[in-house]
Amino acid sequence: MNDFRIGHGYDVHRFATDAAEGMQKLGGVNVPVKYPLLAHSDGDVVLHAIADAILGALGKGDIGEHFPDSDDAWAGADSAELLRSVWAQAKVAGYQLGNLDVTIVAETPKISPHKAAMKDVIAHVLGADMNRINIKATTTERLGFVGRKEGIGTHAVVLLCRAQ
Ligand SMILES: Nc1ccn([C@@H]2O[C@H](COP(=O)(O)O)[C@@H](O)[C@H]2O)c(=O)n1
Ligand SMILES: C[C@@]1(CO)OP(=O)(O)OP(=O)(O)OC[C@H]1O
Repeated sequence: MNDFRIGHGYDVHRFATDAAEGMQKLGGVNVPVKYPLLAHSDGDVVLHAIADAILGALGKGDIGEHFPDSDDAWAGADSAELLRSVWAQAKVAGYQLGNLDVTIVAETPKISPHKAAMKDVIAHVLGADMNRINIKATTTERLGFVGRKEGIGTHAVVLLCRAQ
């Protein structure tokens, strides 16, 4: 008999429109952007949503509880390290990744050229096969805050399983 746990994560970060063009970590990958994302950490909205989905599946709250943005320890933090720390909790509890499905909601930047690299990083952090991870991207057809290029959102759904 297997024990299955499902979790959903959602995160949004706004573009720092007063900052210079440069690189933004998304899904653990450096992606060229017109504006970086405003955040306490490196602002990797994709990895934050994944971490929240895993915490949801484990019934362990959200990343803000584990890595408060009032704590200088997480200022400029590498979100891959935050995800690694969250995943360690899943491993200790005996869970493996069933599958992970991610939807990045962004008018810009174009995500498709970076999907394979993102999957590679995420699979590595989660110690999982790449075929258990899917990354999608969509615009909002110029509607809403994403459509106005004010920020990026990401949804993540995860299934964890362990033998009982
Ligand atoms: N930031 C994005 C947004 C979308 N894509 C890719 O384009 C396809 C079409 O997007 P729609 O919003 O018109 O559905 C989408 O399926 C993605 O493959 C992207 O790479 N980056
Ligand atoms: C990642 C953390 C780290 O302090 O801060 P931010 O990078 O601001 O990201 P957010 O998703 O707003 O909050 C979660 C925090 O844990």
